[in-house]
Amino acid sequence: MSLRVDKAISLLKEHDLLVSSQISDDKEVVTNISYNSKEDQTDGIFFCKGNNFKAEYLQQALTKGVKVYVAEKEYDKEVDHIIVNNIQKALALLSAAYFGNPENDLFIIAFTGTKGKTTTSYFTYYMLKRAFPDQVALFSTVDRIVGPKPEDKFKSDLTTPESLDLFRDMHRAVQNGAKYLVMEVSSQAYKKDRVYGLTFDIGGFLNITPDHIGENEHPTFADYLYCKKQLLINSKVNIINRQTNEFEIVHAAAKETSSDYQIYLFGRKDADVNITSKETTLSDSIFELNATDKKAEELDLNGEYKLGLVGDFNELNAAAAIIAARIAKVDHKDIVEGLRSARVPGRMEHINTKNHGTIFVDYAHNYASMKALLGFLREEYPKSKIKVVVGSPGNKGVSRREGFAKALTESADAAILTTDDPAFEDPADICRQIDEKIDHSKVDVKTIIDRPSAIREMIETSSGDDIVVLAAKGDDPYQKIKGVDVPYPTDTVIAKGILKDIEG
Ligand SMILES: CC(=O)N[C@H]1[C@@H](OP(=O)(O)OP(=O)(O)OC[C@H]2O[C@@H](n3ccc(=O)[nH]c3=O)[C@H](O)[C@@H]2O)O[C@H](CO)[C@@H](O)[C@@H]1O[C@H](C)C(=O)N[C@@H](C)C(=O)N[C@H](CCC(=O)O)C(=O)O
Ligand SMILES: Nc1ncnc2c1ncn2[C@@H]1O[C@H](COP(=O)(O)OP(=O)(O)OP(=O)(O)O)[C@@H](O)[C@H]1O
Repeated sequence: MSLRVDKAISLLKEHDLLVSSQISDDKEVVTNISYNSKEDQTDGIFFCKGNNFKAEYLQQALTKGVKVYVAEKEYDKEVDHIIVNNIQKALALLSAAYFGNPENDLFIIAFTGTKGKTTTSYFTYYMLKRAFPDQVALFSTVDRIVGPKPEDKFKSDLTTPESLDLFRDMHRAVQNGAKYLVMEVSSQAYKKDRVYGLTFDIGGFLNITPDHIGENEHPTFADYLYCKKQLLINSKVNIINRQTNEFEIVHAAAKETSSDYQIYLFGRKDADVNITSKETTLSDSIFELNATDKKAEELDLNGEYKLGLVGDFNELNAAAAIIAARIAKVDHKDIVEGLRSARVPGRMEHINTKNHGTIFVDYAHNYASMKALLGFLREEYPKSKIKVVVGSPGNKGVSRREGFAKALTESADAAILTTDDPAFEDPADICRQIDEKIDHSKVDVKTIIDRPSAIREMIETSSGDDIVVLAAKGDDPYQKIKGVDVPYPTDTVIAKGILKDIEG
């Protein structure tokens, strides 16, 4: 991979990003790209970016072979450099060019939403993978999959990667034969210009509720909504939940760049594609889709579908994925089979037991998702006792504590409060803060700080029709404690180990 420096400069100029440049050789070519001084920089272009960037990082990078640096201010006069007015946009633009604009070789389907991005992306991935084996990449919060071999699958650090990493991984996917990419786009991706310059073939908007508002994320809900709706402005075809909050604003954003014919609304009613629940068991849901107008009828998706995951919200996620897959020309039978076999790590995974009820492991980790999850279980299984093991993280999302208390009071029979990524706080304090807000006349509450012991206690004391929910951690393999990622076997592994002990 390479990039001519004069080409980089003219690209920046075209996008009104260039402030000035000082380059000793016009024909200079860079064969390396980086924003991290710890990496090799031989003959490279280095980006001085980030809230915590320090001049010494550039000096370290220079000792490792940087030829040109890009920054918003001059750090070193002696070295070739390009000064820009927006380093994040410059990073995205030049990374795309450096990696040969891999986005042009991919049909890209992107989803945003406060909840359901990962789930919907996995559903879509499973369907596309059946139709186009070895040609589908997935960039999700959980895994990034850039090819068919085991070494092409790795854990993600961010929901949407930094632009350089995004284009590098797109390039890897294309090299490995990918023609389709399914990805999650977070509001932060737009806030930080990680997807600057990208036009998506399909953009899906699932929902929006207040979340991710705080010092390091969005200053206000308005800013959160503004960033989220950018996905639709930057997508050719749009898929929108008719019942999302802020529907009018979201719909108007889609209309800015797409005709009505390129906008598909899905929902429980008043949509182009209406969803009707048919039947739910403890392990799957059956629902029906019905096109209500000519545009939707052309997708030819009417009929019944079976999903191997419960939760009425998952029917919505599935509907969005089905519409996307049909637009991408996936056959009906691949959609049906893909959906039936789809599994999403840590999202509504269920474990059947012989004598200790049914266990769900789910990533619900704020009021809206916990309410959706427990509300659904309460309605579907009115005779069951709903028993929840949950904790809330330290040093972030403090409002979740009150949110969990509210959701538990509204929809749970029993709860054990425990540890979940306490960071620099005392997990006992966090549990106390959740506990204080629970209405104890409605919920039996206990606190057991050690998470595996909390899970054991809940499983051992459950039986018959009880439903045990291990919430908020999903398949997270760490507990973040005092700045260290302490390995944690995952809730699913712990629950299965306990069952082996007590049920054989
Ligand atoms: C606030 C924010 O968006 N921060 C992101 C941003 O950080 P930044 O650009 O400010 O960089 P920084 O961490 O301050 O570091 C400064 C720079 O110095 C460089 N450096 C640092 C040390 C060194 O020795 N040498 C060196 O060169 C670093 O490589 C970096 O370029 O860019 C970094 C990647 O380059 C991200 O890791 C980081 O995400 C933070 C940690 C994060 O977790 N953000 C969350 C809020 C987020 O983005 N979440 C959304 C999901 C939200 C949802 O669920 O909807 C996501 O998309 O994941
Ligand atoms: N459409 C939805 N509406 C409400 N809750 C949902 C929806 N889809 C999933 N959930 C709940 O939210 C949890 C997280 O789902 P998922 O990981 O798919 O969302 P996400 O948008 O990727 O979340 P995050 O941004 O927190 O990573 C699930 O475990 C489930 O409890």
